[in-house]
Amino acid sequence: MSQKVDWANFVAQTEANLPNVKDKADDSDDEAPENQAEASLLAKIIRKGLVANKNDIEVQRQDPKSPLYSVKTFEALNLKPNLLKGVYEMGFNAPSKIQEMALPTLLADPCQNLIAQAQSGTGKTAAFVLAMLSRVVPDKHYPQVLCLSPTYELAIQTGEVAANMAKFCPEIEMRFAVRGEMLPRGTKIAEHIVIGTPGKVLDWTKQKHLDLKKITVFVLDEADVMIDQQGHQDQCIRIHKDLSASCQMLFFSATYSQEVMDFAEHIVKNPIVIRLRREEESLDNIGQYYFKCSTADEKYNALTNIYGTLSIGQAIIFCRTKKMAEWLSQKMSNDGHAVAILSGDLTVEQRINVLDRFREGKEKVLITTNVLSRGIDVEQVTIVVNFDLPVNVEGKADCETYLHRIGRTGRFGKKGLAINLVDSDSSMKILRDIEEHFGRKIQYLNADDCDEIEKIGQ
Ligand SMILES: Nc1ncnc2c1ncn2[C@@H]1O[C@H](COP(=O)(O)OP(=O)(O)OP(=O)(O)O)[C@@H](O)[C@H]1O
Repeated sequence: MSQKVDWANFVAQTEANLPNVKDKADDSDDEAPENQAEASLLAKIIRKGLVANKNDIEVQRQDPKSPLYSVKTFEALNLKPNLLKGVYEMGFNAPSKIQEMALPTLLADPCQNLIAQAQSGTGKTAAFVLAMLSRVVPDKHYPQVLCLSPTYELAIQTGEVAANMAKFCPEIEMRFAVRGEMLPRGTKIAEHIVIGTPGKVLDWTKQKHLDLKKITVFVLDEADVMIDQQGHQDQCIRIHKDLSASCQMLFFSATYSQEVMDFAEHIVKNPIVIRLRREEESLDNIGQYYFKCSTADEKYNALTNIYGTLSIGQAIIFCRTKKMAEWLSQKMSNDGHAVAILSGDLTVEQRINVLDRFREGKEKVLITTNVLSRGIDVEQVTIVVNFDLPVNVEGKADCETYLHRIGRTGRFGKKGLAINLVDSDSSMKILRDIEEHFGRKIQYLNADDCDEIEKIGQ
C-alpha cells in the first residue's frame, strides 16, 4: 500500500489517460449520443473537476478553512526522532489540521482522553497511529496499546499504516486480533500493540491470551459505528469495562450523531473533544451528481455507459446487499466489463487478495457493500458510485454511511466524484433527504444538457 500522496504524479497519469476517453466519448457523441453522452460528459467533468489545479494541496495548506491547513511542522509536535523519520519516509511533509490539533493531546503527559471528529481522509488514522507508537515502552513485553476497528480490512489497513510509520522502530511489535488468527492454548500475547476487531479481542481476553488491565492506550476507530451498532456496542462495552481506570481513551470518527457523542462523553472520562468542522462541510472536495433512471435495468445501463470513465482512475461501486453486489458483478463480467467484488461472503484470504489487487491498481472497478464504506484508503479512487443509495433499517436515508462511502474518494485534499443512481420515487426521496441533511445540492447529470454539465464541472 502506498501511503505517499503523489499528487503531481497522479495528475500526470490521469491527464495521460484522458485523451483516450475524451476521443472515444467525442466520437461517440456523433454516432450514438444516447449511449455515450453520459460517459462523454463525465469525462469532461473529470477533466475540469479532478485535474483542475496541480498545486491544489499546497493551496489548501495555506487556506485556514481547509482541513489541511496547519501552522506547525511535525518537528514542533515533539515526536520521537525515529518516528519522525518514518513519518517523512511516508511522504508527509506537514501535519493536517486534525493532526496538529490532536497530537499535543494524544502525546500529553499526564494522559488526556480524546474524542475527535474530522472529515474522511484528513489524517485521523495517521494521528492515532502516531500516538499509539509514541506511547509504547519497548522493553515491557506485554500489550500496552489496543486499537479496535469495525472490520477486518480496516484493522489490517491500520496495522499497515503502523508498520510503515514504525519502519525505523524495529523494537515495536504488533499483533493482529482478527478473524483467522489462531493462538495455541495457554499463549500470552507479548507484542506491544494489538490491532483488531472487537469479537476477536473479546475472544482472546476470555481465553486469557490478552490481558487488558495493562493496556495504557485504547483507540476506538470509527467510534460512532462501534458505539451505535448493537453487536459492536456490546462487545466494546465489555472490553472497555476490563480496561484500567488510568487507560488513555481515544475515540475517532468522521461522523458522530448527538446521541453517540453523548454516550461517548459518558464513557470517556473528562475528554478533550475536537470537532474540526461540521460534517456537511467535509463534502467540499467531492462533486456530487445523480443519474435519473426509470428502472433497475436503466441503472445498469447507465453504469455500463460510464464504465470507461470509471476506470480512468479507480472506482468503488456500492450496493445495498451482498446479493445485489453479486448480481451486478456477475452481470458486468458477463457483459465484458472487468470488475472485482468484495463482500462479506468471501473468505478472509479472498478479501485480502481482492483488496491487495485493487490497491495495486490491478483491479480498476470494485463492487462492494457497506463493508468497505469506512476508513478504507486507496489513493487512486477518483469516483464512488452509489448503485443503491444507503438506507438504515427503517428504509430511510443513512446520511452517515453516505458520507463515509463518498469519503473513499477526495482523500487528503484531492478531488473526487460521487455518482448516485436513482431509479424510483423512493430512492429520489432518499437522495433529497441526503441533500437536505448536508445542505448540498446533488447535481442532476443530464446527458442531454451539455451546457449545464459544463457549468457544473467548473
Ligand atoms: N500529514 C500528511 N501528509 C500527507 N499525507 C497524509 C498526511 N496524513 C495522512 N496522509 C494520507 O492521507 C490519506 C488519508 O489519511 P487517513 O487514512 O489517516 O485519513 P482518515 O481521516 O483516517 O480517513 P477516514 O475517515 O476515511 O478513516 C492517507 O493516504 C494518508 O497516508
